[in-house]
Amino acid sequence: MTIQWFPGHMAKARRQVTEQLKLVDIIFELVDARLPLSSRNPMIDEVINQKPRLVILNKMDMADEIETRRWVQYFDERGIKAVALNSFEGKGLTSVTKAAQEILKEKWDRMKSKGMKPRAMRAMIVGIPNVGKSTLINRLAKKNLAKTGNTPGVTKAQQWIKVGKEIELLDTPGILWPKFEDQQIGYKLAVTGAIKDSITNMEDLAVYALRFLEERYPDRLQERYGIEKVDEDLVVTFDAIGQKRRVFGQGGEIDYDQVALLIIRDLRGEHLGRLTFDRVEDAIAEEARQQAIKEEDAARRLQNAARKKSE
Ligand SMILES: Nc1nc2c(ncn2[C@@H]2O[C@H](COP(=O)(O)OP(=O)(O)OP(=O)(O)O)[C@@H](O)[C@H]2O)c(=O)[nH]1
Repeated sequence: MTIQWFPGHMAKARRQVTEQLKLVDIIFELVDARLPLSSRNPMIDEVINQKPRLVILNKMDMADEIETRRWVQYFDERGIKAVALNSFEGKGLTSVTKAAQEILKEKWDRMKSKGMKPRAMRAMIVGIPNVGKSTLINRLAKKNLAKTGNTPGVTKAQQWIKVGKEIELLDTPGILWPKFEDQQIGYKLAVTGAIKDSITNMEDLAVYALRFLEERYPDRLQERYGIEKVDEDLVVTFDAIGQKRRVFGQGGEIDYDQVALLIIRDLRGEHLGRLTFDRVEDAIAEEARQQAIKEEDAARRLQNAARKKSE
């Protein structure tokens, strides 16, 4: 399912997630391990509003392993626990339960010390479309869908899935919108299939993919397409790839639309290997930029206040 996000849809999605949040102790924030920042909802911190959370980097089988380890560390250093997962094959599921227990340990210990009976932790999955929410729910569910009927507070009957003895998971995930802020993020989301192909120009996307590969994984370009670099004249590059992969139209000439499609399919189908599009370095640089803006702003306000006082 791909949703066209208009302001009304965003507001509704946010309202729904906010309602569901009241029912749970912890959020499982699902992101794509290939784009751990670009696949996060831009307002996630405000939406979950201090609720304990575990970031799950899903589709780790498609992401660069070294980069995934660095991303887990990145979140960790910011006080956010993160684990990597392959929901498709069910790899890493126990790390989810373990991490959730660790996150809620203090709260549970406090409850125990007050003589309260231990109960299962209640969790829900939140994420942008196509990040693997249903796949993970199905994996965790196995045969454990618990028909518990109505839960006070919501009109729709919520079902809880038992995950071991410790966790009950809401069977419906919270769907939030992706970031649309800049073109680069748009390309990253499109190239991994998180936004509709019909709203993207495939040739542009293929060129983005080639330039990305040239910068970050040049060996893959060489291996798959026999090219060292992307030529300034893109026709030269498309011709070379078309020749190498034998993408000919009816008249025997290279079919550029098909070359573009081939590149995107290769990338999504992992014929270009495991790739990570978001870089930890870029996230750190962005944080520094935001911090500098804040500081400049604060300094300006201080100057203004001082000027007003002296007037
Ligand atoms: N390779 C790989 N594919 C995955 C993984 N998890 C999910 N997928 C695939 O990603 C696609 C989207 O998965 P869904 O579970 O439908 O995603 P969703 O977040 O529920 O999507 P929406 O219903 O659009 O919100 C499917 O083709 C899944 O098979 C994973 O860990 N690895």
